[in-house]
Amino acid sequence: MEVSTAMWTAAIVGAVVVYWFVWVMGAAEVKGKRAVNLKMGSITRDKVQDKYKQYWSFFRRPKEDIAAADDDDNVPAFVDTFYNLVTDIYEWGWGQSFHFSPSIPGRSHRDTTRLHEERAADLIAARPGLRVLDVGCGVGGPMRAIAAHSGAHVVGITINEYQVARARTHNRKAGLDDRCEVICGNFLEMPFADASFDGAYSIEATCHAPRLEDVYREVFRVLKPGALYVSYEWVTTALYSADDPAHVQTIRGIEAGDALPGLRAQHEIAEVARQVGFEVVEERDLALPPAGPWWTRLKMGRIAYWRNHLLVSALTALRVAPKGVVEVHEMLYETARHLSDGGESGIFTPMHMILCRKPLAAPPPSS
Ligand SMILES: C=C(CC[C@@H](C)[C@H]1CC[C@H]2C3=CC[C@H]4[C@H](C)[C@@H](O)CC[C@]4(C)[C@H]3CC[C@]12C)C(C)C
Ligand SMILES: C[S@@+](CC[C@H](N)C(=O)[O-])C[C@H]1O[C@@H](n2cnc3c(N)ncnc32)[C@H](O)[C@@H]1O
Repeated sequence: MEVSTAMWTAAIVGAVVVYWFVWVMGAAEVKGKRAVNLKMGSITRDKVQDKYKQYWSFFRRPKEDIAAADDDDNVPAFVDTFYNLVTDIYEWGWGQSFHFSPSIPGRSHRDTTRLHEERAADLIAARPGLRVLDVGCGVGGPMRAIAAHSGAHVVGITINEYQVARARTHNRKAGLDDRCEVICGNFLEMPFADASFDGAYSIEATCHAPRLEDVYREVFRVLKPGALYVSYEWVTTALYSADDPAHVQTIRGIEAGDALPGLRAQHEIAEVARQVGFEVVEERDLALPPAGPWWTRLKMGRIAYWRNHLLVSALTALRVAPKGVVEVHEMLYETARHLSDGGESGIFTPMHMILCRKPLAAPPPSS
């Protein structure tokens, strides 16, 4: 073969490999985000690395230190920074629903995600004509599934401006923007009138609140008497022991890599719901058998993580992705390891379900 032919062949094969690696293998889990489009929310390119460092020095501290430094009030701002850093990576590597779901043999991740969301809608009896609140809505994967499944009108709230824009774009593309609304705001002080919703749900979002009672009290306030609220909570289970260094390391790893000011114990959730005035209708860990393990999706992705790491490194070197993306991606990789350790050992669940009702004649909540 002539040298020029060999060079052309090598160039064409190289181009095909790069195309396959970046655009085919690196394609978004649910179409919409590709590695070449990774932005870091509303953070400008030159600030990504600094913002990541600020985030990390805030959340790598245990909850006692966050509280002792009187930093609880700063949590929402750092949670906002976190979602600027991770939203595109989540969409690219996971899809538009930022939560876990029990695995079901023979069903795809997309199916099990949707079923987990529809279960929330069914539990609060969402139906056409009702106005339902999504507390911590992300880019709106659950909101669209729930509006489509139940026919209800869904209003989502998220602290992160970039997620609002993503969610609105997705809603429009899905043809659901007449039934799905997205508001930027803090769920600890919601910009909604008292008794203005017929139902509410939160999926893996209230764990970001420094005090759970603050968000539950707000949900209670905006619900009409008799309305239902369901939440999927991230908690430590009864198997967790604070005296076991391996347990502590796993839970600290989950908190630091997921912008959590401190995980709560499973048994505390109902207590908080009652404290703000709710009746607890049902409480159950949806991860327990017969549910299939939620963490297998994380474990099965080892090759994908390696591919993604190479991709973000290459894109950063080529200056397509901003500096700092590799560090954020590494942090998520570590977090995934802690999450699957937590799931496998049974000391942690991301789907402790609590279903509450606001009583028809509400007694004054205790403060
Ligand atoms: C509820 C929350 C988020 C839960 C999950 C949606 C995310 C938790 C950890 C995330 C990920 C970890 C590894 C990433 C991987 C290294 C990358 O290549 C592709 C994306 C990941 C799989 C990413 C996806 C989302 C998570 C599973 C918290 C924040 C309360
Ligand atoms: C892990 S995501 C889950 C999103 C969505 N429920 C889903 O399952 O796709 C957590 C969400 O909670 C939101 N959040 C966290 N703290 C918040 C706060 N104080 N006020 C409003 N939203 C908040 C984040 O912005 C993010 O949208």
